Amino acid sequence: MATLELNQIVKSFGSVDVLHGISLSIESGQFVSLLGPSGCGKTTLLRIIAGLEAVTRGTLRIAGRDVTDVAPENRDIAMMFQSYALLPHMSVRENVRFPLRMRNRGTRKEQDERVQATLETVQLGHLADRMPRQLSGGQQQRVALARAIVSDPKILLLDEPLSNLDARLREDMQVELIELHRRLGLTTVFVTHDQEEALSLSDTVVLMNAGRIEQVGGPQEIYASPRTGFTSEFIGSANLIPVRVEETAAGPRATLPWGEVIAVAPGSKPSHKASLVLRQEDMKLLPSQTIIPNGFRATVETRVFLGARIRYVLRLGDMRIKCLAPGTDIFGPGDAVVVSVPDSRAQIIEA
Ligand SMILES: Nc1ncnc2c1ncn2[C@@H]1O[C@H](COP(=O)(O)OP(=O)(O)OP(=O)(O)O)[C@@H](O)[C@H]1O
Repeated sequence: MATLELNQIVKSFGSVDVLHGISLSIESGQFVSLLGPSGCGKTTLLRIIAGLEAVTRGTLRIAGRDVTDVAPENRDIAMMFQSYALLPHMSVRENVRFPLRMRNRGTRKEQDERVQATLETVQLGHLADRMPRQLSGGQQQRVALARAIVSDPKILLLDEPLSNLDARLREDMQVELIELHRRLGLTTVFVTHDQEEALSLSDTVVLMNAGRIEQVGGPQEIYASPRTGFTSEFIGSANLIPVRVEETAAGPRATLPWGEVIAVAPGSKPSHKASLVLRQEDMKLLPSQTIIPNGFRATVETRVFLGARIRYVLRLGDMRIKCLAPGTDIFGPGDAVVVSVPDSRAQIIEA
């Protein structure tokens, strides 16, 4: 059953339209990411789901109930923000108890049991009597998470919850979030502008662009089958090359702007105005004399070491493309190379 249904949600701030008719259905138990560049409307959409922002038009249902005009506290949702704002004068236990007290949920004893069980869930059972200032950033984050889930909400809303953490802690928390979601099966909507985070955490990625949904799909699908140029550039930072596609006896072929012809993904439709999507990590650079089954020639313009990998900027005619290669493939500026591309990795989208 769909836990959350958004129907043609429009939001304007004064004369500025921020959301242009968002429709989306989220199944019970899913982990969904709202992903997109800064300013595309992710946080506004999350705040509308939470009831912190009114819609201009459209409707919103949670577990089948129309909640468009229902106050936040009566929506059966919990939200955790980027700044997780624990109450500094209350212990961990009292911070987590707070939502239960506000809603008068159960007796003191029942609240105690529920708080303790929730703290165990986020592996903080042993720190219940500490004050927030006595905790590390990651531990404070987990207290905030416990406070969000203690009242057993139907939907958990997370607004960039990991963006204040350093890289290492962030990775640890990502793993914890996945495990927590697996254990509790809580329907979760997660806002992020980080595509890797969205792809690694979610069952479904909702990619937004300027107040509209650009594409919805599983991480694999959205990565492997971008339907628009925006999706392919945003996810996996692909190169987009204008091409003409023709069907031949041997399968579809694309003519590149500098005249070379390569085999492209089976099923690609003939078109005079299409784009070839070449992901940086799908290309392989080889010495110029190598015979390859499919690909084209290029010249290395720039090389940037990134530790385990190297980013090359390649020149082809008057175009430049980027390529990510394992750190052992070493070419220098000015080197002629051949770029090998398996046809299955050469996706075509309508320009
Ligand atoms: N209260 C407001 N009044 C006027 N404009 C607003 C208001 N809140 C948001 N906006 C505008 O709405 C647009 C979407 O903002 P929103 O915060 O939803 O984007 P976002 O995708 O979450 O971006 P970020 O990743 O930077 O947080 C932005 O152009 C923003 O300036």
